[in-house]
Amino acid sequence: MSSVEIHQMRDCPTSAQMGAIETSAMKDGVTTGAEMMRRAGRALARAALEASGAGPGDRALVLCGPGNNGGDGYVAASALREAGLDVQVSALGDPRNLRGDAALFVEEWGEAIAPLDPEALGQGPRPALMIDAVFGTGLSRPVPDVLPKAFAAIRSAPGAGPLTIVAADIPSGIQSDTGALLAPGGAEEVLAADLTIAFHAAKPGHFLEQGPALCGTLEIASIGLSQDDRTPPLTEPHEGDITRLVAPGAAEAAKWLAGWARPEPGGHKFSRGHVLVLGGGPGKGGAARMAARAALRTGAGLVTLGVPADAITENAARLDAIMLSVVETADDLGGMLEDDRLSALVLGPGLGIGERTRAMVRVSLDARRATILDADALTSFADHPEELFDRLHEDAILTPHEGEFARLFPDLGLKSRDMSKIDAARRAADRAGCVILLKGAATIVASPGGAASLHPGLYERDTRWLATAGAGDTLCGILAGLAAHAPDGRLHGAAECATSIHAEAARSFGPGLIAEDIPDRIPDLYRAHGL
Ligand SMILES: NC(=O)C1=CN([C@@H]2O[C@H](COP(=O)(O)OP(=O)(O)OC[C@H]3O[C@@H](n4cnc5c(N)ncnc54)[C@H](OP(=O)(O)O)[C@@H]3O)[C@@H](O)[C@H]2O)[C@@H](O)CC1
Ligand SMILES: [K+]
Repeated sequence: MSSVEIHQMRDCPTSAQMGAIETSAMKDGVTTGAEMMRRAGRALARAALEASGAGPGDRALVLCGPGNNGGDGYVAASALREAGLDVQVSALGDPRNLRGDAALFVEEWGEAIAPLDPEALGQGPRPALMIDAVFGTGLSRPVPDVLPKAFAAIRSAPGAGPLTIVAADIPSGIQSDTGALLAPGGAEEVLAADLTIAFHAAKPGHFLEQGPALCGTLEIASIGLSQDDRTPPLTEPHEGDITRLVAPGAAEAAKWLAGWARPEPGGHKFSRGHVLVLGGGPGKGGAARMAARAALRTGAGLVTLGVPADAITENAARLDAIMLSVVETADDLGGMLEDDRLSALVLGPGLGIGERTRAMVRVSLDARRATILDADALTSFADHPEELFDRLHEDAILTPHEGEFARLFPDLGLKSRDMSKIDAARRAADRAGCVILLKGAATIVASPGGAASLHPGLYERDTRWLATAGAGDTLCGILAGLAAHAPDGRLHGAAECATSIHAEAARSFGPGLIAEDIPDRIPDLYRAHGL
């Protein structure tokens, strides 16, 4: 079995869920608030020393806020002092107003605490490291102007050597549930950290919207309540409203992948499923061909491309193992679907926008196969999304990018939503009555009823090379290849697995990736996972 692992599920808690996890751990006597804060602050100090290379005699600045995030900062300040650094603390708000555990650590710090004054901070000398412990999961409104001003002043203060900024839990200004930056315009650059130490678990805001741009490197520190030390997970897989973080790294990875992709012993090609990809007219076939190739590579036993008669010659010249059929109209498609061995359908890549596509989508959905709707199949319903929603069912899945998503769900699109991308996908899944795979650097899979998972194509799983024409078409194909033999009602899991395969295939290619490369990386990936 490979040491490279493809799939892991962990909770990605909202700020309310994080509060509940902490409260329940304290109630059960697993830990105390002070113990968690001590661990958090010490982890911060350790990481900051390592990242900055600072040592005894170097200057450190700790910015502390008015809540428990500030409490972490006071612990870190004491720990840095213990390590021999010359530490200065600057606070937003009056530290005498701090209550509970944070107040305890203010007392333990016991030295001067300066107010957060940009002018004074700008006089330097610039520190070697700075800890941002102003706001964490409790940020509830835009940060006061003084905060970005103080960051800007510190950055440009006179001093030798570089400044390393380490954020406690999440960079101050990033809303931890949504990733939105709640700060005046232009604050993005000054508030960015070099390293973020998230406590207990990564939060949605580390992956969404402006979050990734401000976090720098992301590391997770245990504070004594995690699954791997003392408490069991508080949630069941796919419980409503819990977001699961699906990322490479877990030991069950190969087993999980094998469950979806490995052929049954003694099986035949039909037992591995038959995928039908519908394509458009002449000169428009590339997207559907890439989806078809990805489906075959992923593990469908047979793949057929259905195209209008005038596109047959072009496609025949390009295809061998993939079969070709004339599908001119929705009636032709209905005829093909009388063969109930056709187990998964892909409609969208290169299909064309308009009535032909709408009619094909209707026939496909009425046939109740695993049906993947993407690209043109979604955009064809932009004017009347209800017509699509009325027909969708639990064996269908929509795979929009943000633009297509906004066309179908205008009130939930990036520009108009007042909730996280995760909640927007959940809301959309409820409205549509099927699984939604909302693509992006962080891809969300959401099911009706609240189950949601987030696949982070960020940080150590960076998938930036996937932002290339046709990559989405190959994701549809991979999903079809899995869905073709997925047990009923398992499309959420198939979508998670497809997203992981797609991302890992792309990552294994790396720089210069084009969409055609993706399907052909899958065999190596499978082999590496012991399939
Ligand atoms: N036991 C635990 O819970 C542990 C928690 N831990 C740490 O605590 C963090 C969560 O702590 P938290 O809940 O106290 O929230 P935090 O982010 O410090 O901010 C809240 C304060 O800021 C204020 N405020 C908010 N927005 C504002 C604005 N725009 N402008 C001005 N003020 C604003 C807000 O005021 P209010 O909204 O109540 O008026 C309140 O005073 C978490 O991220 C982790 O680092 C760890 O130590 C492990 C143990
Ligand atoms: K912070």
